[in-house]
Amino acid sequence: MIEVEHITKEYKMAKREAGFHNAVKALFSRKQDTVRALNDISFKIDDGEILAYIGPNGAGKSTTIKILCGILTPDKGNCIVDGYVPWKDRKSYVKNIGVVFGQRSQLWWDIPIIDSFELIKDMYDIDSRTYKQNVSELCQLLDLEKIVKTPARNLSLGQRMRCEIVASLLHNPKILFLDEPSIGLDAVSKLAVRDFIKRINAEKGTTVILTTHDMQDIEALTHRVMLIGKGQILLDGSLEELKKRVSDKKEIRIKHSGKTPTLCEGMNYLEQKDDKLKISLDPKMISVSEGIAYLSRETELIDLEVSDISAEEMVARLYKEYQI
Ligand SMILES: Nc1ncnc2c1ncn2[C@@H]1O[C@H](COP(=O)(O)OP(=O)(O)OP(=O)(O)O)[C@@H](O)[C@H]1O
Repeated sequence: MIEVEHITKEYKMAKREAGFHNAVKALFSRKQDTVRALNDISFKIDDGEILAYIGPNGAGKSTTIKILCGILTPDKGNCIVDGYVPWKDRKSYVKNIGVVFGQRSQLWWDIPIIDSFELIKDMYDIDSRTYKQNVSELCQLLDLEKIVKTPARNLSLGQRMRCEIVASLLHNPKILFLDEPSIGLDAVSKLAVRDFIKRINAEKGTTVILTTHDMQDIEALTHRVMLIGKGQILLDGSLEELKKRVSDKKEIRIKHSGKTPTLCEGMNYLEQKDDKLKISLDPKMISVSEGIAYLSRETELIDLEVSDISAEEMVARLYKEYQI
């Protein structure tokens, strides 16, 4: 269980104007700029949840993750993760967590990946049996067998990310923090990583907290989405709840070979391109089945697809609504 209560975090930076002269001046000045990265945030995460923590650039996602990992100490507020205060009991606490920062590496640059894994084994005091089992299982699942003897510096970003994920799980952590895990992954690797996250969550009950700008990650993985903007939690709920909040309208895409239909009440055109039409349907005015029956009377339908609004559109509208 993760409990965060009223956390506030500010960064202080020496105030300076652009230019060399001002940079030297700033060395002798005490003036500081303050950035409030987190402003009184509170939430709870239960064991076994997969949570997507989303928000625009600079919203405060990484700062939250760093506090939850014990890397940063907040200015105010409390945080208890599995009975630990992360920044106080860091040494024992890190045995419970695995962390992947898309932008930073936990692997040693110049040595083969497998040697980095061995070092992590020693650092976390992982017994040999668990280590062997995890290395073989995780490497197979993430297709690392051919690259484990290569040094990290010679790997592509996507290959390295897959190694980072394995490295973060060797000690069987209860909680996995993934900060932008999709950065640099190709389509096949993205799918492999998503499947893998779902699998460790289902099989081992690992709690997963994920920050991402990739909406497909959210659609594929998460039970719960938390939106942060300007250092404050703005929304917290299931993807469906959030989509409904933005719009409970359905989207109907059709391909037709007849005349372009005149729409009835409850339906509107979103896009019309030759024989392909995108229609919005308001279920409060007309049911989806009535809408489809109406369209099939009006024209010759070749193809039809009904969907909710996409996660991408939902997020874009939420960012606009909250002006973040
Ligand atoms: N070390 C730092 N020193 C000063 N300001 C910082 C520092 N780290 C973050 N900030 C500021 O704190 C705010 C929150 O940053 P944070 O990295 O938590 O955002 P984020 O939501 O993770 O953004 P992104 O999606 O771009 O990674 C931003 O305004 C950022 O400029």
